[in-house]
Amino acid sequence: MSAPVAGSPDPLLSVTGLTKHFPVREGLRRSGVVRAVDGVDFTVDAGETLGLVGESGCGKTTTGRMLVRLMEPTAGSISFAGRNITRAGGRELQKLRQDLQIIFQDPYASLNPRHTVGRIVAMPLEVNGIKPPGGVRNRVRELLELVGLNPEHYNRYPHEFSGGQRQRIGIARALALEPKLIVADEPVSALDVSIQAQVVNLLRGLQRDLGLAFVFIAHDLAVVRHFSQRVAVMYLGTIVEIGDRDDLYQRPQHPYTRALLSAVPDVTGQGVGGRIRLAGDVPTPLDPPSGCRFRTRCWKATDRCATETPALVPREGGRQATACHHPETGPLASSGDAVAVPNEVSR
Ligand SMILES: Nc1ncnc2c1ncn2[C@@H]1O[C@H](COP(=O)(O)OP(=O)(O)OP(=O)(O)O)[C@@H](O)[C@H]1O
Repeated sequence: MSAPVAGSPDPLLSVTGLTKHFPVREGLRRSGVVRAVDGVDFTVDAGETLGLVGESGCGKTTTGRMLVRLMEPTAGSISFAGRNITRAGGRELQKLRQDLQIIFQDPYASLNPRHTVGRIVAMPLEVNGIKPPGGVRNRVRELLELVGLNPEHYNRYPHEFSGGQRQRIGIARALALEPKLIVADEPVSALDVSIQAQVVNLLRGLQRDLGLAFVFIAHDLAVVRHFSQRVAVMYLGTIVEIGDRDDLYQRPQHPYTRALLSAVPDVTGQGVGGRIRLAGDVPTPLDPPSGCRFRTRCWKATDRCATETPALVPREGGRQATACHHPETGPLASSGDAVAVPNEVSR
Protein backbone atom coordinates (compact mmCIF):
# COMPACT_ATOMS: atom_id res chain seq x y z
CA MET A 1 0.00 0.00 0.00
CA SER A 2 1.47 3.37 -0.94
CA ALA A 3 1.08 6.61 0.99
CA PRO A 4 -1.50 9.12 -0.23
CA VAL A 5 0.17 11.13 -2.95
CA ALA A 6 0.38 14.64 -4.27
CA GLY A 7 -1.73 16.39 -1.65
CA SER A 8 -0.85 18.59 1.33
CA PRO A 9 0.47 17.07 4.59
CA ASP A 10 -2.73 18.13 6.37
CA PRO A 11 -5.62 17.06 4.13
CA LEU A 12 -9.33 17.36 4.91
CA LEU A 13 -9.99 13.82 3.66
CA SER A 14 -7.49 11.00 3.54
CA VAL A 15 -8.21 7.53 2.20
CA THR A 16 -5.83 4.61 2.60
CA GLY A 17 -6.21 1.14 1.13
CA LEU A 18 -9.94 1.69 0.63
CA THR A 19 -11.52 -1.55 -0.58
CA LYS A 20 -15.01 -2.80 -1.40
CA HIS A 21 -15.60 -6.41 -2.39
CA PHE A 22 -19.13 -7.57 -3.18
CA PRO A 23 -19.69 -11.27 -2.57
CA VAL A 24 -21.37 -13.11 -5.42
CA ARG A 25 -23.65 -15.98 -4.42
CA GLU A 26 -25.09 -18.91 -6.32
CA GLY A 27 -27.96 -20.04 -4.15
CA LEU A 28 -26.56 -20.11 -0.63
CA ARG A 29 -23.01 -20.70 -1.79
CA ARG A 30 -20.52 -17.85 -2.16
CA SER A 31 -19.11 -18.33 -5.65
CA GLY A 32 -16.84 -15.33 -6.02
CA VAL A 33 -16.22 -11.70 -5.24
CA VAL A 34 -16.53 -8.51 -7.29
CA ARG A 35 -13.45 -6.45 -6.56
CA ALA A 36 -15.24 -3.15 -7.15
CA VAL A 37 -12.65 -1.04 -5.31
CA ASP A 38 -9.35 -2.67 -4.48
CA GLY A 39 -7.05 -0.62 -2.27
CA VAL A 40 -7.19 3.04 -3.29
CA ASP A 41 -5.24 5.85 -1.64
CA PHE A 42 -5.85 9.58 -2.07
CA THR A 43 -6.27 12.83 -0.21
CA VAL A 44 -8.44 15.91 -0.67
CA ASP A 45 -7.53 19.28 0.80
CA ALA A 46 -10.03 21.75 2.22
CA GLY A 47 -11.51 23.80 -0.63
CA GLU A 48 -10.02 21.55 -3.30
CA THR A 49 -11.63 19.45 -6.01
CA LEU A 50 -10.29 16.01 -6.76
CA GLY A 51 -11.65 14.63 -10.03
CA LEU A 52 -12.19 10.86 -10.08
CA VAL A 53 -12.38 9.54 -13.63
CA GLY A 54 -12.51 6.22 -15.44
CA GLU A 55 -14.69 4.03 -17.61
CA SER A 56 -18.02 2.65 -16.48
CA GLY A 57 -17.69 -0.01 -13.79
CA CYS A 58 -14.20 0.99 -12.58
CA GLY A 59 -15.45 1.67 -9.04
CA LYS A 60 -16.03 5.44 -8.95
CA THR A 61 -19.54 5.37 -7.50
CA THR A 62 -18.64 2.69 -4.96
CA THR A 63 -15.69 4.82 -3.83
CA GLY A 64 -17.90 7.93 -3.54
CA ARG A 65 -20.54 6.08 -1.52
CA MET A 66 -17.94 4.75 0.89
CA LEU A 67 -16.59 8.27 1.43
CA VAL A 68 -19.95 9.52 2.67
CA ARG A 69 -20.51 6.24 4.51
CA LEU A 70 -23.53 5.17 2.46
CA MET A 71 -21.60 1.95 2.00
CA GLU A 72 -19.34 0.11 4.44
CA PRO A 73 -15.77 -0.48 3.24
CA THR A 74 -14.51 -4.07 3.22
CA ALA A 75 -11.06 -2.81 4.24
CA GLY A 76 -8.97 0.35 4.44
CA SER A 77 -9.47 3.59 6.29
CA ILE A 78 -11.08 6.98 5.76
CA SER A 79 -10.04 9.93 7.85
CA PHE A 80 -11.84 13.28 7.80
CA ALA A 81 -10.58 16.46 9.48
CA GLY A 82 -8.00 14.37 11.34
CA ARG A 83 -10.46 11.75 12.69
CA ASN A 84 -10.72 8.14 11.61
CA ILE A 85 -14.33 7.84 10.43
CA THR A 86 -14.14 4.41 8.81
CA ARG A 87 -16.40 2.76 11.35
CA ALA A 88 -18.15 5.83 12.75
CA GLY A 89 -21.70 5.12 13.88
CA GLY A 90 -24.58 6.62 15.83
CA ARG A 91 -24.28 10.30 16.71
CA GLU A 92 -20.78 10.56 15.26
CA LEU A 93 -22.09 9.38 11.88
CA GLN A 94 -25.03 11.77 12.06
CA LYS A 95 -22.65 14.68 12.72
CA LEU A 96 -20.42 13.48 9.93
CA ARG A 97 -23.32 13.50 7.47
CA GLN A 98 -23.56 17.26 8.02
CA ASP A 99 -19.97 17.75 6.87
CA LEU A 100 -20.00 15.19 4.07
CA GLN A 101 -22.75 15.37 1.46
CA ILE A 102 -23.41 13.69 -1.88
CA ILE A 103 -25.06 14.84 -5.09
CA PHE A 104 -26.36 12.10 -7.36
CA GLN A 105 -26.27 11.64 -11.12
CA ASP A 106 -30.00 11.42 -11.61
CA PRO A 107 -31.53 14.43 -9.88
CA TYR A 108 -35.08 13.26 -10.55
CA ALA A 109 -34.64 9.86 -8.93
CA SER A 110 -33.16 11.45 -5.82
CA LEU A 111 -36.03 13.93 -5.27
CA ASN A 112 -39.29 12.76 -3.72
CA PRO A 113 -41.93 13.62 -6.38
CA ARG A 114 -44.63 14.07 -3.73
CA HIS A 115 -42.72 16.73 -1.78
CA THR A 116 -42.49 20.41 -2.67
CA VAL A 117 -39.08 21.86 -3.40
CA GLY A 118 -39.24 23.79 -0.13
CA ARG A 119 -39.83 20.62 1.83
CA ILE A 120 -37.08 18.72 0.00
CA VAL A 121 -34.47 21.38 0.72
CA ALA A 122 -35.67 21.82 4.32
CA MET A 123 -35.52 18.09 5.07
CA PRO A 124 -31.84 17.90 6.15
CA LEU A 125 -32.42 20.81 8.55
CA GLU A 126 -35.46 19.12 10.06
CA VAL A 127 -33.87 15.67 10.32
CA ASN A 128 -30.88 17.16 12.13
CA GLY A 129 -33.00 19.40 14.36
CA ILE A 130 -31.33 22.55 13.05
CA LYS A 131 -33.24 25.83 13.55
CA PRO A 132 -31.67 28.58 11.43
CA PRO A 133 -31.82 32.07 13.04
CA GLY A 134 -34.31 33.48 10.50
CA GLY A 135 -36.41 30.29 10.39
CA VAL A 136 -36.34 27.27 8.08
CA ARG A 137 -38.41 28.90 5.35
CA ASN A 138 -36.06 31.87 5.00
CA ARG A 139 -33.01 29.62 4.99
CA VAL A 140 -34.53 27.46 2.24
CA ARG A 141 -35.33 30.55 0.17
CA GLU A 142 -31.71 31.67 0.62
CA LEU A 143 -30.47 28.27 -0.52
CA LEU A 144 -32.72 28.30 -3.59
CA GLU A 145 -31.33 31.70 -4.51
CA LEU A 146 -27.77 30.53 -3.92
CA VAL A 147 -28.17 27.82 -6.57
CA GLY A 148 -29.85 30.14 -9.06
CA LEU A 149 -33.48 29.08 -8.49
CA ASN A 150 -36.39 31.40 -7.94
CA PRO A 151 -37.26 31.35 -4.21
CA GLU A 152 -40.88 31.99 -5.23
CA HIS A 153 -40.93 28.41 -6.54
CA TYR A 154 -40.79 27.09 -2.98
CA ASN A 155 -44.16 25.34 -3.32
CA ARG A 156 -43.60 23.73 -6.70
CA TYR A 157 -42.98 20.02 -7.25
CA PRO A 158 -39.91 18.40 -8.89
CA HIS A 159 -41.79 17.51 -12.10
CA GLU A 160 -42.36 21.22 -12.74
CA PHE A 161 -38.61 21.79 -13.19
CA SER A 162 -36.16 20.98 -16.00
CA GLY A 163 -33.30 18.51 -15.53
CA GLY A 164 -30.77 21.26 -14.82
CA GLN A 165 -33.11 22.92 -12.32
CA ARG A 166 -33.68 19.60 -10.57
CA GLN A 167 -29.96 19.14 -10.20
CA ARG A 168 -29.88 22.63 -8.64
CA ILE A 169 -32.54 21.50 -6.14
CA GLY A 170 -30.30 18.53 -5.23
CA ILE A 171 -27.37 20.91 -4.80
CA ALA A 172 -29.43 23.25 -2.57
CA ARG A 173 -30.39 20.27 -0.41
CA ALA A 174 -26.73 19.20 -0.16
CA LEU A 175 -25.75 22.73 0.91
CA ALA A 176 -28.41 23.02 3.63
CA LEU A 177 -26.13 21.70 6.37
CA GLU A 178 -23.11 23.76 5.26
CA PRO A 179 -20.92 20.75 4.47
CA LYS A 180 -17.14 20.87 4.14
CA LEU A 181 -16.97 18.29 1.36
CA ILE A 182 -19.41 17.21 -1.35
CA VAL A 183 -19.11 14.02 -3.37
CA ALA A 184 -20.60 14.90 -6.75
CA ASP A 185 -21.32 11.60 -8.51
CA GLU A 186 -21.61 12.30 -12.25
CA PRO A 187 -23.68 15.41 -11.45
CA VAL A 188 -23.98 16.52 -15.07
CA SER A 189 -23.92 13.26 -17.04
CA ALA A 190 -27.70 13.05 -17.31
CA LEU A 191 -28.05 16.67 -18.49
CA ASP A 192 -28.07 18.16 -21.98
CA VAL A 193 -24.62 19.34 -23.03
CA SER A 194 -25.83 22.96 -23.11
CA ILE A 195 -26.93 22.70 -19.46
CA GLN A 196 -23.84 20.83 -18.24
CA ALA A 197 -21.61 23.92 -18.36
CA GLN A 198 -24.13 25.95 -16.34
CA VAL A 199 -24.24 23.39 -13.55
CA VAL A 200 -20.44 22.96 -13.54
CA ASN A 201 -20.08 26.75 -13.33
CA LEU A 202 -22.52 26.83 -10.42
CA LEU A 203 -20.45 24.21 -8.57
CA ARG A 204 -17.24 26.12 -9.28
CA GLY A 205 -18.79 29.30 -7.94
CA LEU A 206 -19.95 27.52 -4.78
CA GLN A 207 -16.51 26.04 -4.30
CA ARG A 208 -14.94 29.49 -4.59
CA ASP A 209 -17.49 31.37 -2.48
CA LEU A 210 -18.06 28.77 0.25
CA GLY A 211 -14.60 27.17 0.32
CA LEU A 212 -16.11 23.74 -0.33
CA ALA A 213 -14.08 20.66 -1.19
CA PHE A 214 -15.38 18.28 -3.86
CA VAL A 215 -14.75 14.76 -5.03
CA PHE A 216 -16.05 15.15 -8.57
CA ILE A 217 -16.83 11.81 -10.20
CA ALA A 218 -17.10 11.64 -13.99
CA HIS A 219 -16.29 9.41 -16.91
CA ASP A 220 -15.68 12.48 -19.04
CA LEU A 221 -12.16 13.87 -18.75
CA ALA A 222 -13.17 17.11 -20.43
CA VAL A 223 -15.71 17.91 -17.68
CA VAL A 224 -13.25 17.03 -14.92
CA ARG A 225 -10.59 19.29 -16.39
CA HIS A 226 -12.74 22.37 -15.91
CA PHE A 227 -13.46 21.73 -12.31
CA SER A 228 -10.58 19.87 -10.65
CA GLN A 229 -7.27 20.95 -9.16
CA ARG A 230 -6.12 17.33 -9.03
CA VAL A 231 -7.30 14.28 -10.90
CA ALA A 232 -7.22 10.54 -10.08
CA VAL A 233 -7.69 8.03 -12.89
CA MET A 234 -9.29 4.70 -11.94
CA TYR A 235 -9.14 1.40 -13.78
CA LEU A 236 -10.78 -1.81 -12.55
CA GLY A 237 -10.97 -0.78 -8.91
CA THR A 238 -7.53 0.79 -8.61
CA ILE A 239 -6.03 4.25 -9.10
CA VAL A 240 -3.54 4.05 -11.94
CA GLU A 241 -2.51 7.72 -11.94
CA ILE A 242 -3.09 10.77 -9.76
CA GLY A 243 -1.68 14.26 -10.02
CA ASP A 244 -2.08 17.99 -10.46
CA ARG A 245 -4.53 18.67 -13.24
CA ASP A 246 -2.20 20.41 -15.67
CA ASP A 247 0.63 17.90 -15.21
CA LEU A 248 -1.73 15.02 -15.71
CA TYR A 249 -3.39 16.40 -18.83
CA GLN A 250 -0.19 17.64 -20.43
CA ARG A 251 2.15 14.82 -19.45
CA PRO A 252 0.07 11.75 -18.65
CA GLN A 253 2.45 8.94 -17.75
CA HIS A 254 0.13 5.97 -17.53
CA PRO A 255 -0.76 4.42 -20.91
CA TYR A 256 -4.40 4.25 -19.78
CA THR A 257 -4.54 7.98 -19.02
CA ARG A 258 -2.99 8.68 -22.41
CA ALA A 259 -5.55 6.50 -24.11
CA LEU A 260 -8.42 8.16 -22.26
CA LEU A 261 -7.14 11.61 -23.11
CA SER A 262 -6.71 10.76 -26.75
CA ALA A 263 -10.38 9.79 -26.82
CA VAL A 264 -11.49 13.23 -25.57
CA PRO A 265 -12.61 15.24 -28.56
CA ASP A 266 -11.14 18.71 -28.85
CA VAL A 267 -12.72 21.57 -30.79
CA THR A 268 -11.62 20.07 -34.07
CA GLY A 269 -13.31 16.80 -33.24
CA GLN A 270 -9.93 15.04 -33.02
CA GLY A 271 -8.64 13.44 -29.85
CA VAL A 272 -6.57 15.94 -27.88
CA GLY A 273 -3.70 13.49 -27.84
CA GLY A 274 -3.95 11.75 -31.17
CA ARG A 275 -5.51 8.47 -32.04
CA ILE A 276 -4.71 5.91 -29.39
CA ARG A 277 -7.47 3.35 -29.53
CA LEU A 278 -7.99 0.86 -26.73
CA ALA A 279 -8.41 -2.72 -27.84
CA GLY A 280 -10.77 -5.16 -26.21
CA ASP A 281 -13.23 -4.82 -23.37
CA VAL A 282 -12.56 -3.98 -19.75
CA PRO A 283 -11.97 -7.32 -17.95
CA THR A 284 -14.44 -8.30 -15.25
CA PRO A 285 -13.73 -7.21 -11.66
CA LEU A 286 -14.77 -10.77 -10.69
CA ASP A 287 -11.50 -12.03 -12.13
CA PRO A 288 -9.15 -9.12 -12.81
CA PRO A 289 -5.87 -9.80 -14.65
CA SER A 290 -2.83 -10.65 -12.50
CA GLY A 291 -0.14 -8.00 -12.02
CA CYS A 292 -1.11 -4.76 -13.74
CA ARG A 293 -4.85 -4.84 -14.39
CA PHE A 294 -4.52 -2.73 -17.52
CA ARG A 295 -1.96 -5.01 -19.18
CA THR A 296 -4.48 -6.97 -21.30
CA ARG A 297 -5.33 -3.76 -23.17
CA CYS A 298 -1.92 -2.09 -22.98
CA TRP A 299 0.40 -1.74 -25.96
CA LYS A 300 3.45 -1.48 -23.67
CA ALA A 301 2.81 -4.59 -21.57
CA THR A 302 5.68 -7.02 -20.92
CA ASP A 303 5.92 -10.29 -18.98
CA ARG A 304 6.78 -8.27 -15.85
CA CYS A 305 3.37 -6.62 -16.00
CA ALA A 306 1.70 -10.04 -15.64
CA THR A 307 3.56 -10.98 -12.48
CA GLU A 308 4.32 -7.74 -10.58
CA THR A 309 1.53 -5.40 -9.49
CA PRO A 310 2.83 -1.86 -10.03
CA ALA A 311 2.65 0.45 -7.00
CA LEU A 312 1.52 4.07 -7.28
CA VAL A 313 5.00 5.66 -7.42
CA PRO A 314 5.36 9.45 -6.96
CA ARG A 315 7.06 11.18 -9.89
CA GLU A 316 7.53 14.78 -11.06
CA GLY A 317 8.70 15.90 -7.62
CA GLY A 318 5.74 14.18 -5.93
CA ARG A 319 3.02 16.09 -7.80
CA GLN A 320 2.09 13.10 -9.88
CA ALA A 321 2.06 9.37 -9.16
CA THR A 322 1.71 6.55 -11.64
CA ALA A 323 1.20 2.81 -11.18
CA CYS A 324 3.04 1.52 -14.24
CA HIS A 325 6.24 -0.45 -14.92
CA HIS A 326 6.73 1.34 -18.25
CA PRO A 327 5.44 4.90 -17.81
CA GLU A 328 5.51 7.37 -20.66
CA THR A 329 7.72 10.37 -20.12
CA GLY A 330 7.06 12.85 -22.91
CA PRO A 331 4.20 15.29 -23.32
CA LEU A 332 1.04 14.07 -25.01
CA ALA A 333 1.37 14.54 -28.77
CA SER A 334 -1.02 17.12 -30.17
CA SER A 335 -2.16 14.74 -32.88
CA GLY A 336 -1.23 11.76 -34.94
CA ASP A 337 -0.15 9.18 -32.36
CA ALA A 338 -0.12 5.75 -33.89
CA VAL A 339 -3.23 3.72 -33.30
CA ALA A 340 -2.09 1.50 -30.49
CA VAL A 341 -2.79 -2.19 -30.31
CA PRO A 342 -1.93 -4.32 -27.30
CA ASN A 343 0.86 -6.87 -27.31
CA GLU A 344 -0.20 -10.47 -27.10
CA VAL A 345 0.00 -11.00 -23.35
CA SER A 346 -1.43 -14.10 -21.75
CA ARG A 347 -3.71 -13.66 -18.75
N1 LIG B 1 -24.16 -4.04 -4.93
C1 LIG B 1 -23.32 -4.59 -5.80
N2 LIG B 1 -23.18 -5.92 -5.90
C2 LIG B 1 -22.32 -6.49 -6.77
N3 LIG B 1 -21.54 -5.79 -7.61
C3 LIG B 1 -21.64 -4.46 -7.58
C4 LIG B 1 -22.53 -3.77 -6.68
N4 LIG B 1 -22.41 -2.43 -6.88
C5 LIG B 1 -21.49 -2.28 -7.86
N5 LIG B 1 -21.03 -3.48 -8.28
C6 LIG B 1 -20.00 -3.73 -9.31
O1 LIG B 1 -18.84 -3.06 -8.88
C7 LIG B 1 -18.14 -2.53 -10.00
C8 LIG B 1 -17.94 -1.04 -9.78
O2 LIG B 1 -19.21 -0.38 -9.87
P1 LIG B 1 -19.36 1.21 -9.73
O3 LIG B 1 -20.80 1.52 -9.91
O4 LIG B 1 -18.68 1.66 -8.51
O5 LIG B 1 -18.53 1.71 -11.00
P2 LIG B 1 -18.56 3.15 -11.71
O6 LIG B 1 -17.15 3.41 -12.12
O7 LIG B 1 -19.20 4.14 -10.82
O8 LIG B 1 -19.46 2.86 -12.98
P3 LIG B 1 -20.56 3.83 -13.67
O9 LIG B 1 -19.80 4.95 -14.29
O10 LIG B 1 -21.18 2.92 -14.68
O11 LIG B 1 -21.49 4.24 -12.58
C9 LIG B 1 -18.98 -2.87 -11.23
O12 LIG B 1 -18.45 -4.05 -11.81
C10 LIG B 1 -20.35 -3.11 -10.66
O13 LIG B 1 -21.07 -4.02 -11.46
